[in-house]
Amino acid sequence: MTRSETDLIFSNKQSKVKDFTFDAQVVEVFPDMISRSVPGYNTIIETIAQLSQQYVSNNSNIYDLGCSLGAATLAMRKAITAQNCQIIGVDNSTAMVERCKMHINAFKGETPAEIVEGNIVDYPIHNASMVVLNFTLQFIEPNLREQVINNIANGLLPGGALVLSEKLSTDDQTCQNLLTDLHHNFKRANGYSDLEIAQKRTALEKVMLTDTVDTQITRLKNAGFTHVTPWFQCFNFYSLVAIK
Ligand SMILES: Nc1ncnc2c1ncn2[C@@H]1O[C@H](C[S@+](CC[C@H]([NH3+])C(=O)[O-])CC(=O)[O-])[C@@H](O)[C@H]1O
Ligand SMILES: O=C(O)C(=O)Cc1ccccc1
Repeated sequence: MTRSETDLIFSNKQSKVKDFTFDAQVVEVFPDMISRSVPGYNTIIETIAQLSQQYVSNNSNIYDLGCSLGAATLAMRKAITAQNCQIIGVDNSTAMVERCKMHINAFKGETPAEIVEGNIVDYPIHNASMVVLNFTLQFIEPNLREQVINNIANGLLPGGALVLSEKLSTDDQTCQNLLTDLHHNFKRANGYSDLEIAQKRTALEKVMLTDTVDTQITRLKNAGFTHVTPWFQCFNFYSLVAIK
């Protein structure tokens, strides 16, 4: 991803912290924000590329749902060796889509990539060999998550793969506090102040409702995925792969 501004969005004390949205202000700092906030983000992007090499089949579609600035799309486009494929990146933030298109057009690649402004809750998925939900499902209203996963399972070809990365929670309050503390230490080590950490937490409270690992695995199995396994965990950040 190209250079970006430093994330200072939550650095000044706000009298009332507004709910987090993916607006133009977030777009400006997004690469810096995500790499300083999500442990293992680069490893996850690299592994998505590796999985695309393995799972993408000739004459199929690849979907990057909640593509933001297209980091996963770009990484997959470089890695895919299958022929006659198309990547479709979908995001419902106008500001993200606009900037994402600029990023995608700045790099040439064999596999065509189309970036679309759309809602992943009702986006049609067809003839897919790979689908990526990299930290997107967590922003979908919980009662719509099953529909999103079922829609993906139905649109995937047999043997196709879904990569689902999420911040997750655990019902064990002691473990939950331990993982949250470790994540906050990670953010502090990356230069965020206690005020920034606290205000962002408040901004995310109503818009990012985390599931447990068990909920995710059960939802994937119920949707018809045959093989499901977490392949990455750092603190409360996970990535799972599910094969149809
Ligand atoms: N209903 C929706 N429909 C479409 N997009 C949505 C919806 N709700 C939220 N989004 C979009 O999902 C993205 C989540 S960020 C993904 C990072 C990326 N995957 C990456 O690999 O860099 C994760 C994060 O910032 O933690 C944002 O761009 C939202 O606009
Ligand atoms: O920053 C956090 O605390 C997070 O949980 C991750 C995140 C990263 C980027 C946008 C929204 C949430």
